[in-house]
Amino acid sequence: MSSTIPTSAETCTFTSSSEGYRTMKTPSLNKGLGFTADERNKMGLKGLLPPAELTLEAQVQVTMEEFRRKSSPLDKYIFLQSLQDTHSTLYYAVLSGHTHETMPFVYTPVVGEACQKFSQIYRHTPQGLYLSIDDRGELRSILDNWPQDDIRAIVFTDGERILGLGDQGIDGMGIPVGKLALYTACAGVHPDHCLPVTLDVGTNNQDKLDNPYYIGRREKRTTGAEYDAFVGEFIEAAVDKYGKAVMLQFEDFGNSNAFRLLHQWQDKVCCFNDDIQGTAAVALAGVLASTRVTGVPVQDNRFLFLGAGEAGAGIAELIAYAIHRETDKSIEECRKQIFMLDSKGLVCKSRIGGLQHHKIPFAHAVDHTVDLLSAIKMLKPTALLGVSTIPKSFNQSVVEEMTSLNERPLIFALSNPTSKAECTPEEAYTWSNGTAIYASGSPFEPVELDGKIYTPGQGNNAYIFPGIGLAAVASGATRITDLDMYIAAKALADAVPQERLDSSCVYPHLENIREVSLQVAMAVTANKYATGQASVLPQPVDLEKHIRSVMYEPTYT
Ligand SMILES: O=C([O-])CC(=O)C(=O)O
Ligand SMILES: [Mg+2]
Repeated sequence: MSSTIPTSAETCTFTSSSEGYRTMKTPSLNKGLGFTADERNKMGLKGLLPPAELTLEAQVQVTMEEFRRKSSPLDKYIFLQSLQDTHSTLYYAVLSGHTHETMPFVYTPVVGEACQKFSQIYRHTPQGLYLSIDDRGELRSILDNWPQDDIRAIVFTDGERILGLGDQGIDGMGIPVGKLALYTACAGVHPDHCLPVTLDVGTNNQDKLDNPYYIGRREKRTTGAEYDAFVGEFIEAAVDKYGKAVMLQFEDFGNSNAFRLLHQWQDKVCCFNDDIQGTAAVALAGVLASTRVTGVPVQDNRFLFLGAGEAGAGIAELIAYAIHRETDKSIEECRKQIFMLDSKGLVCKSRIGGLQHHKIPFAHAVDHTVDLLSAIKMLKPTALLGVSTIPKSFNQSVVEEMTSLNERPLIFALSNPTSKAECTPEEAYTWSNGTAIYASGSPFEPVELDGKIYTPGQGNNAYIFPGIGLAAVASGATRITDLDMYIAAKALADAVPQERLDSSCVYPHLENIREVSLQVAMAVTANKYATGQASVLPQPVDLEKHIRSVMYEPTYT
């Protein structure tokens, strides 16, 4: 009898009648209990399923009940990831139908914790491509290992600056996976067109290097020309395989690489940096929408940033661009009402010799001070924007000073994840006697103060990048420009309903994000055609109809 025991290799093979089994093991084809009796008969599924049949709606309901039963945030994250790995239609139906409730567990803040522990919770299934710098010269052929050939949107990171949590090395993969899930859930970009990528050039995070379970390359980061050549090889391989309209989103690169790579590639391929440009568009949208509450147009504001990294410089430049569009002033002139404070104090003329390139345009002729409160007293800003990753830096005196200077101060505490926010909404509303117009990068619950409900806006780039991705796919965009970001910001600001503004919130509700993304995508798509940067030709007569027709709906068809 022992001679009939199969070898381990033989146990791996499928029989000719295992088609149904393979269908159920393919996440995008699996319907679980959603397979009808007819399908079960025709597809060889009988016996592989218990007899019950559930509609997709019922599956969403039971999944949400299970999701709510999980008590730890990381368990909720793992639960949703398991669903994506096994039954992706249901996963996207859950995300699209319950965006407000599930998004924090796919994206910020919990994706931050997931990246910190990514090696321990590794999912044993391909979620995207891991490209190592040791694979140089082979990147183009490795792309062929991914099962989908029609890729239109790539989010890629080198893991060096994951949210405000610093270097996570290859464990940063959680970010491209989470961002692309939102491309689909928030804007209907088809999941088969999306590819998450992590470039593994090593890590300088000693805890990772010392962790026996770390799944990445166990070396310090490669830098300099070798690094640039590797990133360049990847971008060129992607364009070669997927065509010139493949959209590449830079995500969570370190400061120095982020600016350099963006400048190097933005005029050559269809790309943008979400942390510089996406964050800029969402922050500008909040400022534009605030005009409907304060009556103060963008050009009549004075802006002070705490933090002068990617987000700070990106937002500041886009605000200057918006003021330039609204007035006759030159960009240089517009920058004069925008100030930044970094780890060495106020960015100003006397520091110009030692400043990084992206800060120099904002080094104005003002006195140097190291302290935020004295900078506020001196500069009298109307808007305070936190992009510093220093929690609690907007303290009581800071918010009170902003309140004494302004009837409705803008307080945007944008650092991610939640633990890095410069202040909470409760603090901002309490210390400003309810006058602050507050936004954060990560989600917070509404606050009740003296019987009134205040709704903090989530000033997160999730309102922008999915719509940009949808526009890129719908038009076959060959470039993404600053003008696109300005147009996207205006579309987002216009999409904020009055009742949100009435509760001091300058962003739309997340439950409506698909419609908001559609508005953003329509505005950007129109610009792609107007500027000759569309490759889906001829231009569709009815843009809205065209865009809706490419939007993925999670259904069993
Ligand atoms: O992921 C987010 O929530 C926003 C973002 O890009 C970042 O903080 O790096
Ligand atoms: Mg980011």
